[in-house]
Amino acid sequence: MSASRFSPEVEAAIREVRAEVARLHAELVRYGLVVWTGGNVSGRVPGADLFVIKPSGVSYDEITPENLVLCELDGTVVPGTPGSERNPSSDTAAHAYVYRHMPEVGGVVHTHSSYAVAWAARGEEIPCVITGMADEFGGPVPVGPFAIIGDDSIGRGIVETLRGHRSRAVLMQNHGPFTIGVTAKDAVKAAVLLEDVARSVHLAREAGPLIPIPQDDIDRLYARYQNVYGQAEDDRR
Ligand SMILES: O=C(CO)[C@@H](O)[C@@H](O)COP(=O)(O)O
Repeated sequence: MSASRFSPEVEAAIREVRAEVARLHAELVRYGLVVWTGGNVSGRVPGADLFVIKPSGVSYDEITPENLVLCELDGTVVPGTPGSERNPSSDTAAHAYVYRHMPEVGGVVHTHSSYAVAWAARGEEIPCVITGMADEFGGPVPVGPFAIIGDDSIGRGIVETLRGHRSRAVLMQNHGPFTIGVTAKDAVKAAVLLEDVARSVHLAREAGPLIPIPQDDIDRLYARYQNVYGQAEDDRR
């Protein structure tokens, strides 16, 4: 058996992230956020300059911890590791850019969820008109620049939009949502709740004028939700 290139602690962390990221891909299907092979999830490996990401074009029901792809933070595949024989997600460069420039981010998600994509197709941010948005996103969900896949453009657009912004979701213009989180599970939660608010606000606006929430109230709702809601052991505490 070849000697591992990683310490036992890093190897254990890689195994845990592989299992979690594989499980989370099924959540995108469960919540109706993707069709066919669209979308992807990645997770940073704690204590290492590594992340695990979906193999490109692989059906969600075929994703396993072993066929996920282990990458360096520059996006290169770690050779000789499980899944390294496959191409990583076509969004690997974007995920890698986020991990390099936002050290607090532990997970990145990309979906093509319909209502969020509809806002992205208009290049229109989702206004903060429901308390659920104030809770989860701390205000509007912003739009990122139009960027073609293939280099750091998408990743740079995500970072430049979200750095210093409360929202963990960005609507990349003409493309769709990317979300970030302190863990991959946190990023998937943001993707699920993003599609929920994108749909609710879309439906509300179709029926009549939207009523904005005063900024002071948004601030109070966000502070409560981030610091009081849920349990002390939740990811975002
Ligand atoms: O939207 C894009 C690329 O940005 C899709 O191709 C993407 O959702 C799925 O690509 P992968 O299967 O992850 O390579």
